[in-house]
Amino acid sequence: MIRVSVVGAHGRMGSNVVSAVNAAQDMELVHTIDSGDDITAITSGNTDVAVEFSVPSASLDNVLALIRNDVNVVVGTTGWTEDKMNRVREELVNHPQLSVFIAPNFAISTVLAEHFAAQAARYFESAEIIELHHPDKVDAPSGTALHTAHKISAARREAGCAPIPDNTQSDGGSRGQIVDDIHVHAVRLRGLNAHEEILFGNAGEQLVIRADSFDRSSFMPGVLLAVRHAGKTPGLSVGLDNYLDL
Ligand SMILES: NC(=O)C1=CN([C@@H]2O[C@H](COP(=O)(O)OP(=O)(O)OC[C@H]3O[C@@H](n4cnc5c(N)ncnc54)[C@H](O)[C@@H]3O)[C@@H](O)[C@H]2O)C=CC1
Ligand SMILES: O=C(O)C1=N[C@H](C(=O)O)C[C@H](O)C1
Repeated sequence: MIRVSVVGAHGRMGSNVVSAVNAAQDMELVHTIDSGDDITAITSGNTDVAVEFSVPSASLDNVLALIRNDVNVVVGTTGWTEDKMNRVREELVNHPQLSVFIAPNFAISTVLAEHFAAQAARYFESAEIIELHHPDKVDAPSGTALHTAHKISAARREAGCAPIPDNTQSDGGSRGQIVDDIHVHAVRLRGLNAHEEILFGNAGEQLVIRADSFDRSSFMPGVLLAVRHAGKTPGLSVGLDNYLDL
């Protein structure tokens, strides 16, 4: 049995993870921790893997505390910068057997959309991203959109693509945030859950790649897959595509 603890367990994602772990035949739920609880209760003595879905401002400290207690971590929380990931790498130097896995998105539809977008990126002059979420989300743009923008840009750089054409002369904010040269637009609308559209354009043609997570259950197979992989590849890794044979 894989012994699993959940951090952020009372949240929208955390509570779904608690149910998914309880329903998994090969997993045992140990601790459920939320804001104000003592995360150091999660130790290698009681937990093999901690799943962390909290808030961007708390996630790094939670992950560092879990590493110090020799616990593998699967992270779904957003807000990860290169600086924060470097702090994790530094901490892992003293725990070389541990894995920390961060996924900007655990839904297969979105992971595939991003993969296809990276493949398509070099064939188009223009690329923009629209992400659409529920209005209770605290961060914009979404972690997924940031990750997708970097992937598209990396693919375009590698292929030697020309800069994306844009003759905008005045912009009151309506052109979105520029992330690694890609314009990213964020919509917040009651009724939505988590959605992403990646738009590519050439003269006379358009490709739209769209992924829709209508329900948080869509993230659970990816979370459980990551839990089952925890500890097998020591160090920090990012992205569920690591575990899919794409
Ligand atoms: N990677 C993925 O596939 C997905 C990632 N997310 C991300 O997961 C994160 C959580 O999303 P939701 O569950 O919708 O948010 P939420 O607001 O419903 O839940 C967050 C939970 O974390 C708790 N929390 C706050 N500070 C904490 C701390 N210091 N230690 C432990 N728990 C703490 C809160 O009390 C709350 O229960 C967000 O960053 C979101 O963007 C959301 C959906 C899918
Ligand atoms: O807050 C959410 O809901 C989601 N957050 C993640 C993100 O910011 O990319 C993943 C998914 O889009 C849902």
